[in-house]
This record gives sequence, C-alpha cells and structure tokens, in this order.
Amino acid sequence: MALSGVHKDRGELRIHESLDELGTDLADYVAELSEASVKERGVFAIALSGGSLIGLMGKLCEAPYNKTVDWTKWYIFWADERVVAKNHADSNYKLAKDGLLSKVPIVPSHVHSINDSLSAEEAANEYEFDIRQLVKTRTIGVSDISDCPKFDLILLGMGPDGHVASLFPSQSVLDANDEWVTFITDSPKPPPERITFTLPVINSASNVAVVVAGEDKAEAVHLAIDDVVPDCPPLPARMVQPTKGKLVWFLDKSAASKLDGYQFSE
Ligand SMILES: O=C(O)[C@H](O)[C@@H](O)[C@H](O)[C@H](O)COP(=O)(O)O
Repeated sequence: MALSGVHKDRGELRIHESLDELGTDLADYVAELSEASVKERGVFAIALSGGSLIGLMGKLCEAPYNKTVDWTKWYIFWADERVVAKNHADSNYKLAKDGLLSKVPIVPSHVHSINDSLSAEEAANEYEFDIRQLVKTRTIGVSDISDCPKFDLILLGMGPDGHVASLFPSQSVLDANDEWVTFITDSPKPPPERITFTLPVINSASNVAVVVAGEDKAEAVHLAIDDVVPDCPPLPARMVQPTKGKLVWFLDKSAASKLDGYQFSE
C-alpha cells in the first residue's frame, strides 16, 4: 500500500500504488467483513454499485477467495440500479452477474435485484418493500438508532462530479429522509432512469467503502475528504458519513493526488 491512515472525521484512507494492489486489498477487506458478519449474524448482506467497482472486485473470483469465502451466506443488493432490462448492457445487475456473481457459488434466491418490468418509481417502491421484508426477518440487520436497514457492507463508486450510488449533486433526492429507496428520471450520467438507496440507508450501514480510481476524480476526492471551506453545497460523497458504521476509502494514487498532505513522486 502506498499510504494508509485514518482521517479525523472522514474515515480510513487506503491509497494504493496500482489498481492491482487496490484490487487485492479490496478483496481482502470484503472477505474479512464477510467472515466476521457470517460469524456474528450467520449471513452477509452486501450492496453493490455499478461502474468500475465490479472490475476492481474481480480478485474475489480467484484463489484463495473463491474457495475461502462462504458465498452461500451472501445476500446481494444494489445501492443503485439503472432502470433497464436485466440483460441490457447498462444494467448494474448484469455487470455484477457477468463480472462476479456467475463466477462464485452464490445462491440465486439470495440475489435481490430490481423488477425491471416496472417504472422507476414502482421499481424503487417494490425494492424498498423487498428490503423491508428482509429487515423483518433480520437477513438484513436494523439500525439501533432509526428503523433503517443496517447492511453489513455497502460498496460505492464515485463519479468525477462527486456522485455516489445515483445521488447526484444538487438533486432533491439528497434530502430524501422518509424513503429507503428512491428514484430519479433525470440522471446526468446516462441512462436517465435509476433507483437509489437514500443517504439515511447508506449512513446506517455497518461498513461503507468508497472505491475511487483515476486522476479525473482527484478534485472530487479532495472536496469529499479534505477540510475545505465549501463555496458550494457538499458533494454527495462528502455526505456519506456512517452514523455508527465504519467508512473506508480505497483510492489509487491518481485519485488521491490532490488530497492535502499526500504528495506522490513518480
Ligand atoms: O450505476 C452507476 O452509475 C453507479 O453506481 C455510480 O454511482 C458509479 O459507481 C459511479 O459513477 C462511479 O463509476 P465509475 O467507477 O465507472 O467511474
């Protein structure tokens, strides 16, 4: 690891020399959380996002993880999903299925994806209903300070504009407090129709990891983590602040290059 440390209020930073190293650390981290959660609760409830994250999780399909992780205890969800058919190239479900879920022995009935035959609004409502049933049976834990679900791990990517899940800057969904899952029909990143976990759900998780690589995201990483005097509303990524859970940033050197105090020489 190039550098690691704990920021006083923005969580743990793990900064890597290369994407290969980042991928190994990410696989270790997910495997350790899975083991701890299965030991404690008997299951592991994990929510994925789309984008480059899934490729960076690729090492989980390889030795030793493919044989050491208790995949049958995994319950899979999406922190956000594009409202397209499951076999569409834009589907986050398809991305995860092709890149991860089809390569390890996950129980098909444990994979909770959205109903792709519904409108964005209906799909969000139905997905929240599904999650509520699983909170009732404690397949997903529950926050002890609100009624929110407490996922064992929520994995997020971040866009160059600082969006996480499908929570984009200046959109009203950032203020959604009553819903667990909401929807947008005007995503600045295509496709336009998406469902997304709301901030209260993200911030109720036991663990949240934000995985970011590339120089085009360096400014957003700086604004999301460093103590900056804001001249604009906080980036969605900065609003990720687990109430009781643990936040970890997995960064490559390029994404971390504008962080205060982190100067890398080539
Ligand atoms: O479905 C999506 O579009 C996402 O879940 C989104 O939040 C993604 O994680 C970021 O845009 C980062 O994507 P990249 O890592 O590909 O830049």
